[in-house]
Amino acid sequence: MTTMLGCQKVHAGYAKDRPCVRDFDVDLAAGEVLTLLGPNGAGKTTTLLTLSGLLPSLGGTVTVDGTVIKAGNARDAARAGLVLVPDNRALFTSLTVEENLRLAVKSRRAWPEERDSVLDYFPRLAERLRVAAGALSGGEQQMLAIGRALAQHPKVLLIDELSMGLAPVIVERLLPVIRRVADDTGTAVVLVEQHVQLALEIADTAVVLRHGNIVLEGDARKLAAHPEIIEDAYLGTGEDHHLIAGESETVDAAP
Ligand SMILES: Nc1ncnc2c1ncn2[C@@H]1O[C@H](COP(=O)(O)OP(=O)(O)OP(=O)(O)O)[C@@H](O)[C@H]1O
Repeated sequence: MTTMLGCQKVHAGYAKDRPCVRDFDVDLAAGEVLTLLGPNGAGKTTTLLTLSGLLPSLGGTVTVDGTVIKAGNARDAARAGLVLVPDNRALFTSLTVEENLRLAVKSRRAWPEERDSVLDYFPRLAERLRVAAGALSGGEQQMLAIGRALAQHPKVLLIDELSMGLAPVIVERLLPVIRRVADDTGTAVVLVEQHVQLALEIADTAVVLRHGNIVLEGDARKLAAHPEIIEDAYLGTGEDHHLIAGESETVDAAP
């Protein structure tokens, strides 16, 4: 099994001596979708920013397809194939859909093919190519943000709050596309999502962060069938569990 994203003992935060995420250990195989869950302030965004080199690392190692990323170096992370779709989508709002996509494609010759491949995932964008990104609906903007990321051929795609500001019905349409991308391309995906049940339906694995610690990890389908375990993990009530992927029983978490 190829480890596409490896995180070993990653510490993340905004002050050297006060990490707000500790010992983040996660391995993702090619084509694996992991949903990173947790209550507000748990450290999900901080983790994604750190993995993508946009925040200085406070410790630990991140690898993409076996290549160690220079800590806190966004350019190195991007070169290795790690692409972040931030929660604000970071589009060029005065540029058209086509221009936004064009900027993400490195080779001029490859452009038509790359554009068509993005439009295959998001046919709606084909009707909006000449519209300014700022004039798109929230759902269309998210399609464009993800499409732009796909045009960079990520080995690892980090998506922060795909559903931010979107109606659940739009989220229900977008999430299966993420699944399809992972299956088609082998891209490993880390998906931060507030719509827990919807995310668990398309993910392979799930991790719950609380106060910066992993308090639950396991098989997404099994966790989808046990919402009470997820609830406990969010609230810190009852025992923390680690639901081990591939096993049927839950076991108490390591301290
Ligand atoms: N720029 C910042 N400077 C200092 N502390 C920050 C900064 N951004 C976030 N934090 C703190 O880091 C911790 C983790 O925040 P983070 O945004 O990563 O959580 P989250 O799980 O993504 O939350 P949410 O679901 O609300 O987006 C919180 O205590 C937060 O207050």
